[in-house]
Amino acid sequence: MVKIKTLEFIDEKLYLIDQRKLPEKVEIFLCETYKDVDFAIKDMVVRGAPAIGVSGVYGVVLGAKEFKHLDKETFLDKMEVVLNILNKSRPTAVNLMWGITKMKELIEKNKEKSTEEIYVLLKEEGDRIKEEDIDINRKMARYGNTLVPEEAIILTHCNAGALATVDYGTALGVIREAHYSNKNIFVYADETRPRLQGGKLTSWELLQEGIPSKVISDSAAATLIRDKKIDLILVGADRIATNGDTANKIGTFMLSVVAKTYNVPFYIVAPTSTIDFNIETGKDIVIEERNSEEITYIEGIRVMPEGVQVYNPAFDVTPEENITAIITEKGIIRPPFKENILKLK
Ligand SMILES: CSC[C@@H](O)[C@@H](O)C(=O)COP(=O)(O)O
Repeated sequence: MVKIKTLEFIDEKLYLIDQRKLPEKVEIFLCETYKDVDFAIKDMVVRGAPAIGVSGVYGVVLGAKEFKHLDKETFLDKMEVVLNILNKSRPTAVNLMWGITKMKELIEKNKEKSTEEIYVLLKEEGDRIKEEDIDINRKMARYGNTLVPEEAIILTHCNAGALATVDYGTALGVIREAHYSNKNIFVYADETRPRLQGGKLTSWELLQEGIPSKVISDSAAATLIRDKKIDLILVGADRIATNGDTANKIGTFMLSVVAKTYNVPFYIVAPTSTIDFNIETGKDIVIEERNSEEITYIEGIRVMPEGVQVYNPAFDVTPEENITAIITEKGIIRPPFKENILKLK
């Protein structure tokens, strides 16, 4: 079963698998301060919406550890800074803001208590959110598996696996569940340019567990879909608007267009913490733009001419009309999305 520990909080330290080094090396990145966590999220030591959310939460715990010896007023001021910094470490995955808001509310509710007591409460909340994430992934996997035929070829994009969560995964959680319930499945994993989360991370997870799979270049997906070689598509999400528009890794939108053209079911797998109830449509989702080196370099080697101009959005928005259903821990949400998503609030 799943052997990958994406993150662990032990002895007041956050241990992350360094996803920048995979699959060549399995190294641990140690976070002893909230600034380490801010760096780890920004630099994608840890990535994937739910994993970022839980790491951010533990970042707040580390902030409280650092400042709990201060007087209450200074502690609360410092925590405000910690919350703001972590909240901004990456902009698109709303799970981060969801987690930080939970910690902020907890501090607010308990601000009359001692700094030590607040620290303990934050730590307990962090542990609870971490455990809950595993439980949520298992629930989504079970719901999602009801949509997977006994024999199926599945296409996935980016990494929505154990590495993108605390354990098991969202889209890859459904794939695991189907595999372990003895369904005869085969997975195509888009390599996912420019950072290759599919080629490096999804393939690594699938190989470790012996789930039959092949990596394809992103541009091969359309041909497979047209040629009826794909039965369903499962992807994760970084932010879902209340009308169902969904931000996910760049390239997801393109897949959804092809899937719609050829009537292939296109499923989003995401916890309800990925729904942003404050926004109505995908137009309000902030899309992270990352540095040009992610495109112009491959493994430290420049592959494009010096001085080339680059546009590098890390996510795109799939319009709700291209989505067949959204699989959450509370059940499978189908159109009309707006009506059905609001019921989850
Ligand atoms: C469960 S993960 C869903 C998404 O977070 C995932 O598909 C994705 O887009 C991750 O992007 P990343 O930039 O690697 O953090």
